[in-house]
Amino acid sequence: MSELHSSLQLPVLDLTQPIQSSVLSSLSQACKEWGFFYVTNHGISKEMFSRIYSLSRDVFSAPLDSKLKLGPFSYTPRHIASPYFESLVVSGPDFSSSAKASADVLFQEHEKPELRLSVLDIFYVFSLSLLVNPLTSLLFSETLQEYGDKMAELSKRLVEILLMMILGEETGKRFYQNEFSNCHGYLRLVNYTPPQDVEKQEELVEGLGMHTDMSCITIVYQDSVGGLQMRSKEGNWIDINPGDDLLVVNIGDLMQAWSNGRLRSSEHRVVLRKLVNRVSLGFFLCFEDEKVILAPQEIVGEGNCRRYKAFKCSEYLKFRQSNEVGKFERIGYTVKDFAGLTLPEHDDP
Ligand SMILES: O=C(O)CCC(=O)C(=O)O
Ligand SMILES: [Fe+2]
Repeated sequence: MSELHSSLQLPVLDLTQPIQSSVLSSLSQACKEWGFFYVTNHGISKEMFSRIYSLSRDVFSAPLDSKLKLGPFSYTPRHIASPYFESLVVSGPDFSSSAKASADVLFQEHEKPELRLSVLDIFYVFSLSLLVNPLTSLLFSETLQEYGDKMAELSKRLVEILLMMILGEETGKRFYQNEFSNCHGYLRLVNYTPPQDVEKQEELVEGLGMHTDMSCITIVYQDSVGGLQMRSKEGNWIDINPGDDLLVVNIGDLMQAWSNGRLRSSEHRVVLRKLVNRVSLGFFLCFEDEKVILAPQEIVGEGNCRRYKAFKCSEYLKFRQSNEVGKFERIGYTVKDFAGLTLPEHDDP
């Protein structure tokens, strides 16, 4: 595997512009080749991102004890995915109650009055905690609901565009209705803390190792620090740079299988090059658990080979999760290993 680093001009899908055929063709090329593109004018304000940024600081600065109380499905502590990665999952479609359940634990626990305080201090801290904590909790749950709703809407629009791109408008819409309308999404807020020792800082530090996403599509907001990289078919690491008002969209394993490999779910990772914390917020759009994923004949096309056998979505998630190493998604545990069919040699993409 080559470690060559380079940058790449990925297409930027502007949602305020009409989707012309030239746009669709560069999008189609990018999805086939890279599995990544950008979206702009997506309707999410800068103010919303800075609110999330500051709330995420509050969330992750809660004491470890409180964070661990959330349980492994919500909170992933450092040293699981990597020594520098911790994350909080907020599940949809009721993002606000999922966020509130976590925030109530995180924000209440660490501002309790200490025993050595005077009665007046206790009264002051207590009234402050009644006032401040529920407010932080409320702001967190409302912000994440608003963001989650926007992401759900945006992901729906993007899937419609992708289906239109590979199937044409009418067939694309029909498949969206029949196959994607029960999709659901969840959010993952990630805090990367770079290593403090100088020796480590001189090496290439992976904040999150190489993996593919188990989603249909993923929409990522990354702050200005950068460090997200995707792996090309040739094995080169390519920077996916942050940009003003840009969200990153990448194709996940479920969509790769459903599209018979026409949309690529590529390996990616996060490297930490700077001595500052990095925050990202991913939205993962997934099929419902019971969904049987099988590329429609319209996508496979006459005379072409089917690349994946039919599989139940939950079975694939179980396959990935039951594998300790594969959990945080090291390579060798992707949908190709799970459901890929052996193809004639010349037919491999
Ligand atoms: O932090 C990022 O920019 C991307 C994280 C990611 O790839 C993931 O959570 O699946
Ligand atoms: Fe990812």
